[in-house]
Amino acid sequence: MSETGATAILKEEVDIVIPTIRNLEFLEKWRAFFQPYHLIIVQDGDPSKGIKVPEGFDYELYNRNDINRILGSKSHCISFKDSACRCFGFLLSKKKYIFTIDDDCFVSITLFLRFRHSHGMRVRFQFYIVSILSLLFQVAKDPSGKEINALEQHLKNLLTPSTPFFFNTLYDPFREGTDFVRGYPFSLREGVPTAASHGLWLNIPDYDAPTQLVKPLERNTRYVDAVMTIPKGTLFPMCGMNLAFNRELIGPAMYFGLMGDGQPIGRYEAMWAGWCMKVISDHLGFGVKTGLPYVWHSKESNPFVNLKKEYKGIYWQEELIPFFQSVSLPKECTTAQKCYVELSKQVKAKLGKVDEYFNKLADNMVTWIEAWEELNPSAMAPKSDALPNGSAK
Ligand SMILES: O=c1ccn([C@@H]2O[C@H](COP(=O)(O)OP(=O)(O)O[C@H]3O[C@@H](CO)[C@H](O)[C@H]3O)[C@@H](O)[C@H]2O)c(=O)[nH]1
Ligand SMILES: [Mn+2]
Repeated sequence: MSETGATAILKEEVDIVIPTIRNLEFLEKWRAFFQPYHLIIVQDGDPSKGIKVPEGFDYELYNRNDINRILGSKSHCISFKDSACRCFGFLLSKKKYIFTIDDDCFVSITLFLRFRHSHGMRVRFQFYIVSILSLLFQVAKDPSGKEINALEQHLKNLLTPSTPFFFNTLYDPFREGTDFVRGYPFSLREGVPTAASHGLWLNIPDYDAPTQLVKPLERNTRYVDAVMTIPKGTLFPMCGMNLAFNRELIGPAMYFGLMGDGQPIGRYEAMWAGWCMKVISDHLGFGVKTGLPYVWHSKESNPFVNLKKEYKGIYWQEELIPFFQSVSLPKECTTAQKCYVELSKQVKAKLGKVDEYFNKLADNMVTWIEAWEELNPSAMAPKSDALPNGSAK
């Protein structure tokens, strides 16, 4: 039980991974929820720069020198000068669950957003109240008086099954106060293991640079009280700023690729990982959820800088999406590692002609798995009771 009485569920089975180029005062706003948990901080950029971590947290801090020392000749697979470096923390962790969050994300404020719905106050005026409060306090209580705990919501999402094969129109049937609707096949109501929980953001939405440029003042004030499973066979643009996953089921697929310094692309790290993770989850019979929890995303990054990082991704993705939609993995691929190595072969065969970058990326996907197996020797056996599609029971 933390100081505020918040329960720290599964605290021995969770690592919180934070990529950073800043001091970590933001942790003060999360102290009530994060203090019982172990943090893995991945410091990007200049390793000689000191990073201040508030007192009282249990953490490991790794900079680029540590990455080079620990991974040796494999360290080239970890990006430099891009939030993609966070996946080094996924590699090092020995825990079952990972929650990764950016250092400009705070506890979301839903009290006034729900108030707005019930009292019809003018949206814009409401949002200014919420913005001022969020800047002042950053911690909110929902109408039931409980503080909003994003990590707890992610763990609830991961601990309850997903329903990728048939859409439930009341959304997540495993949440309190809801269920499967009439007509939902009983043969599918057991659901499947949940591999990932994708949270969302109030205030600054995760828009690409062109959208940021044409809508510079747009803020997300819409708090949708829903968690839903992304249907099997459907891809989605994963964002890494408020994300949790089951490391034993899908960790090896959570490689955030080659981004940032020395690379032709940036800010596509989580999307790349999300596409790989989703096709592998579909193949292994796992589910992926999106929706609650929200975090309050506070920093607007520079759209012109972002455009320079993103522009190749904006046209490459028109070829990447059809590739991922056509991916088929053989039934011998019974673990995330095996799926990922097979996927790297298909990336090289089919995307190498889009740009030489994808040949390099495919090679680094293999290096990532080699590093994963070197640092996680016990991770070789299949972790799921899910059988690949078409396998005999
Ligand atoms: O070179 C870098 C830059 C940043 N970081 C750390 O990564 C996260 C995100 O950084 P920031 O909030 O400044 O960037 P955004 O444009 O808001 O978000 C982008 O990052 C990804 C989401 O995680 C996605 O590409 C965009 O949404 C912070 O913790 C920075 O400290 C870094 O490690 N290295
Ligand atoms: Mn940010």
